[in-house]
Amino acid sequence: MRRNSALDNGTADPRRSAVAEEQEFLDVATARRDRLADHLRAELSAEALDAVEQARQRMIRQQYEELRRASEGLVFGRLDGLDGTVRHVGRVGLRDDGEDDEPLLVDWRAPAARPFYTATAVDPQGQARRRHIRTTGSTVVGVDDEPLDGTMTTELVGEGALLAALDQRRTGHMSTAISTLQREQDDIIRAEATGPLIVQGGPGTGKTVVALHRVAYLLFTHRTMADQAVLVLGPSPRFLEYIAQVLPALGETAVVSATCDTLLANVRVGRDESRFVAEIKGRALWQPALENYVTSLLPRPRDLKLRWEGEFHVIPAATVTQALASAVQARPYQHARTAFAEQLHHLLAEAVVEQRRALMDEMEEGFEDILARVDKGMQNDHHFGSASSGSDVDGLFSEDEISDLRSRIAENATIARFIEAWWPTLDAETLLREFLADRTLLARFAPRLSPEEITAVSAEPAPWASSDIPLLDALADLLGEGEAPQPQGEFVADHARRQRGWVYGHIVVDEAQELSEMQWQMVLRRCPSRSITAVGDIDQAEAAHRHTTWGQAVQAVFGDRWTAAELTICYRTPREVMDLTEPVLRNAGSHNAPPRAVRSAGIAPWTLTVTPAELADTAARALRQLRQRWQGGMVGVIAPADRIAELLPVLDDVPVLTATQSKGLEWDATLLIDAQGIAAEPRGWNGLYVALTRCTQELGQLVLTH
Ligand SMILES: Nc1ncnc2c1ncn2[C@@H]1O[C@H](COP(=O)(O)OP(=O)(O)OP(=O)(O)O)[C@@H](O)[C@H]1O
Repeated sequence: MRRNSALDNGTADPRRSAVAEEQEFLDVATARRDRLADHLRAELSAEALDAVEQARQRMIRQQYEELRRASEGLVFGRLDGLDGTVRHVGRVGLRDDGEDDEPLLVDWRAPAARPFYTATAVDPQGQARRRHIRTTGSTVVGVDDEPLDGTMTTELVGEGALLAALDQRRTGHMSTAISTLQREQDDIIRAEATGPLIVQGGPGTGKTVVALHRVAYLLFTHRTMADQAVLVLGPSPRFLEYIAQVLPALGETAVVSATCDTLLANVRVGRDESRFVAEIKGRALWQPALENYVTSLLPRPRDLKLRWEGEFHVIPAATVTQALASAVQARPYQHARTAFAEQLHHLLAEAVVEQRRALMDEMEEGFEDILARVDKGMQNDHHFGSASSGSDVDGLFSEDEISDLRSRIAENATIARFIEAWWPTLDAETLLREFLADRTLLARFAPRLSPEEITAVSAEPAPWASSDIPLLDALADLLGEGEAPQPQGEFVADHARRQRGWVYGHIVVDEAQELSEMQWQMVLRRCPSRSITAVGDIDQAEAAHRHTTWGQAVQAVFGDRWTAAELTICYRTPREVMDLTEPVLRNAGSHNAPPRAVRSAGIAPWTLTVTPAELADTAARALRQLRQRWQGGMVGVIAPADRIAELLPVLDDVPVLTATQSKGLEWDATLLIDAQGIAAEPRGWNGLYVALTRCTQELGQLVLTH
């Protein structure tokens, strides 16, 4: 923090001098960043000889990467305090060379940066002015000043910078928004992460922006979260690709991104499925059904007769019952099996020792009998002295011998086969296939399913569908599959990605309205602490489940213990287009109003009416024109699922997607084909709401005459 030298300095062109002043500051900050980066790089060249040094090197590499990536927009903001102090805000925090406690540049995630996003004229938080600094590479190209004294009132923070960002051509990849985050977004980004937070927001309100910046904020604020990694769940691989650059650009690497379909490292979805079956398999009832099914597979206690070195040994049913009960205690099937096997090895060793002891006792008795007779004879013929009266055959097995016996039992293949026959190891994929195909099992363990639903589920073909993944996950968890050790030097995110049972420090779910109850279970299983942020729009829900409120969607996993937040302003879609969405939302059965659009593009949405025969040619022509108008940007086409095949060959080089596939994506212009056809699809009005709201500038529609 420094004293203010720029405010009211009386120069002829204050704006130009402000640019020059900020350029000077940017040069200083850039030089400092470069020096720090060089220093860290030099440290990285040293060889790491032990685990401690390797961990330190990983930390340094992370810091180095963060600094290296922070070239674009290194400094983007400035706060001038009422007390005359100046604080610059940037992508990373930087300290001066000296030991000064005040940072040269405040990290955007630090508490000191907060007023940059939230100070208002009503609540200036000690600030006199907020300045947005616009840069291109290492050059300052402009500043936007916002006095916080009430002379300028706008609901937006840094309106000029925000509108400039929103007006930019789309690149097909989401970018960071740290310099223009808005108040309601910042509140959510910095909210406590101690329980589930569910953020409802209409299209374009910045839910994805908030979710990703929240990850960066949490990892910065809670450093230990990086040890467990953060999971980001998105609706499709295309969406994950769209957001892929945001977190690395924010310096975060301890993040795993996936869809619900790709969460299990070794399982792939191999087919589409009907909505009817998808809805059934998404219901919460499968969790208890699978739990009860796995419990039914536990072995029943009985006398266990085992053979060891030619002798039979019986472990009585009562002992087996006890061993079973202590092995099973809240453990998954496979772990209980391992615990029981260990106990059985122990019990068998005891039985062997016991039997030997009994045998030796018998032999000893017999031996003493013989000795007594021999003694008697000797007394008669006086050949031996009386010192050798009796023998003590004690200490039959030493501790070491018993332990060796146990090891031999544990390694013995016949014993292992015996246990396997009585308590088989199970594989989740095989077991689920058998379970789902067996009507009797389904009726017994999922009694709430109707006969018609059971028939539909049991008739599904073999490859896994999307709705099978959460069932497989639940089953694998109940069985307790083996854990993969973390190889030395492997990054935590890579390890977490491979390991089914990994527990994350935080989970972010985007397009959360699409998750079925069983998919929510999958999320909870990976984050029992419930440090979860879910963002979504219940009005955009298209999945097969029947939820129309967040309460219904998460009741089965969180009950009533979750916090709600809301985003209300639409940044993406221009006013002209948002005006079309109200009736669509009503037809979707929603009682909500569409979010308020923050800007107008000045381009009226247009429609062309075409016959089905003209469709392909007209679409190709319309697309050409749009692409010409939005050169350097992106155009996307959205059409009903049954029209995609016909359109693909004539529409090159652009995404041609269904409404569902377009979720979360955006372009400068959208060519929307056959809105009625989209509305006629299952949950089609919700789909149309999604489709209409993908453009940042222009919407063109081809309406079909049927
Ligand atoms: N504060 C901001 N500064 C700059 N751009 C922003 C800001 N908030 C949102 N945006 C931009 O608005 C667009 C929409 O944001 P985002 O995709 O996060 O919205 P969303 O609520 O997830 O939308 P949808 O639900 O329709 O997919 C994006 O281009 C995003 O970069």
